[in-house]
Amino acid sequence: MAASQRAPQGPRAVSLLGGLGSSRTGAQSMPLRSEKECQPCWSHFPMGQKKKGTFDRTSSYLLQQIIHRYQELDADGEEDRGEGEGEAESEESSDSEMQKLEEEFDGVLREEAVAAALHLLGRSGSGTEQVYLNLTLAGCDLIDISILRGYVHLQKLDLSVNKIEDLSCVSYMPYLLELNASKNKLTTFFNFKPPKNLKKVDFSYNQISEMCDLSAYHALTKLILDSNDIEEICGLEMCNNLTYLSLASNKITAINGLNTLPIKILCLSNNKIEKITGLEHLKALQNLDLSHNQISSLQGLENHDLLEVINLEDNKIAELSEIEYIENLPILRILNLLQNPIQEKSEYWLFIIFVLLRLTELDQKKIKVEEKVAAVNKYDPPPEVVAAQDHLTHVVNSVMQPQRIFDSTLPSLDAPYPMLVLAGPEACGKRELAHRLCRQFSTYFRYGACHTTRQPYFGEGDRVDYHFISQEVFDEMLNMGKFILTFSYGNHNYGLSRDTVEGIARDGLASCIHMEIEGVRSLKYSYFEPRYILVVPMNKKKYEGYLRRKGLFSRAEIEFAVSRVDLYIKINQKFPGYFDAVINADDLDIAYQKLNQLIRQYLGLTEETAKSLVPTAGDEVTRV
Ligand SMILES: Nc1ncnc2c1ncn2[C@@H]1O[C@H](COP(=O)(O)OP(=O)(O)OP(=O)(O)O)[C@@H](O)[C@H]1O
Repeated sequence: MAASQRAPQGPRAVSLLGGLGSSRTGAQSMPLRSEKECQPCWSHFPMGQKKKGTFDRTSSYLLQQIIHRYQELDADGEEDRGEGEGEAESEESSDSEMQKLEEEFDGVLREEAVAAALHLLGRSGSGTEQVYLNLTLAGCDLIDISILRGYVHLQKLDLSVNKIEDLSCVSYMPYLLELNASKNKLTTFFNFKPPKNLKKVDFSYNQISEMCDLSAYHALTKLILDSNDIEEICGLEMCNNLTYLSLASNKITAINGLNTLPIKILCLSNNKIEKITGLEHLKALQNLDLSHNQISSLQGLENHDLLEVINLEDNKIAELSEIEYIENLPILRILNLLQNPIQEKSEYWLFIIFVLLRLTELDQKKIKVEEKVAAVNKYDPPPEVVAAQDHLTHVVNSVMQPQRIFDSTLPSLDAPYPMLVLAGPEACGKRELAHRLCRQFSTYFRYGACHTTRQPYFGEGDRVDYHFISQEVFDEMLNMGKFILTFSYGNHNYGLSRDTVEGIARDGLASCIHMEIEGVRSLKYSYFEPRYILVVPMNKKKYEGYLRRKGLFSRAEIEFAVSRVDLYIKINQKFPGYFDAVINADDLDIAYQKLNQLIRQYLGLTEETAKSLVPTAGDEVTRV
């Protein structure tokens, strides 16, 4: 080991400090100073008169040389100069000294400079000595650093911004943990014997064109190779501790060679990558920068459960459907798609926010809560939003029509337009219950057939189950303010028309209608005051089986219908009284008994009277 890396022993070091500049004796015998003492001796330098430009562009190494030289000059000149005359002269002489040194400097690192740049005292690797652990020689115009072979105890070495081509001296630093050799003239890759615990290496801004086998560098955790000429990622297979890899601004065309490395941060910006491949096994990936490439698809990003940040700025992603590949990333928070054609899509902003609801930042802008609410209301509005919008539409449309007075025959003033609404998920049996009820209590109820744009199923009758109409007719009715409420389900429109309810009321009857929760919500905004009965299958498996056996619905439709069972149950639990009664629809006969009983209660009828209401063939409908 070079003597100069050893820590100074007590007062000796301090006493030798004054002689630093003049000591040109052998580097090995160069005494070391404490960390504080390693700072250049500014007190000897005429700081008030320094020329800013001159000093800022001067490398620290040269500066140190000048300081030392100045100290020499200062010492020599003190005797000769009188007071007051020295300052102008000293400025001139220091400038010319500096210029001279700049011209003279041969790029060879010498021991005095090393001594001045060593810092951080600590225990040597073997633990037996007190040594300097860190050496910073950034921006010193160095070419030849072979002298560093003697500094075996170094743990942190900063050689950035020099002109170094050869790093073989690192072979003699078995304890080195961090090496910064960025902004040099390296063309070779790791041309030294691997220090056992080398963890962080920065070789950015060099002229390296090839990566080679790094299997001896097991301890490597961070490798920065930005701004080189690398075309292929390779040689990292055995770097089992590598968590940070940056290869920005190279010539990489494909991502490979990363296998199952534990990389958390990967930067490959400014390359020539067209496809996201080779990331499948990077299960620890958290932050991915692929900006400024030529990527047109997000395929390859799925299944990265820890991915939090994706930067894809300035690529070629064009389609909104690409977002599907990242929609299931559970903790994705930050996404940058600036300068991609996808940004030009009219729905871009809200759509991305909706699909990736967990995002907190998109295109370098924080996402506001209001934007998330707007996105959900647009793409998956909750029933209350659907209902509110629906109600507003119909009120506006109806107000815009010539007003007329409804001449319905009302059963009583307290119950205008008496209505019974059976609510529940699709094909839960509510329609059948409604028909049965209207048949038995035909003197009280009539089935209120809604309008729909869907085609009739086998056995369904026009006006019996629905008024089957075209989309054009539906739209016209809507614009004419004919509907009390409308609802869109499975790409079809449904609507309850004012004339339907009015017509039934005019005959002195109550309408019995079935609908989904959105319809209920919309109706609740209106002046109608129906009784609402929730008809819901409690046994989801049985319900699902029933839907499947019906053979009318796709898998997705069945899943959707079944998923709404929970929605109904939740609303019923959360808002007691929202429905006037709840009927289990698992068994339709039992469900009907319950309904029958409820209706009798509502109408104040005994069981006997209710039975006698069941029409026999040829019976006329009894009016109330
Ligand atoms: N005007 C409306 N407002 C809200 N929902 C409606 C309206 N008309 C029909 N629906 C509901 O839309 C859903 C789809 O209707 P569809 O005719 O396909 O089902 P269905 O077989 O009649 O269902 P069910 O037998 O349970 O009544 C059903 O749950 C139905 O009750």
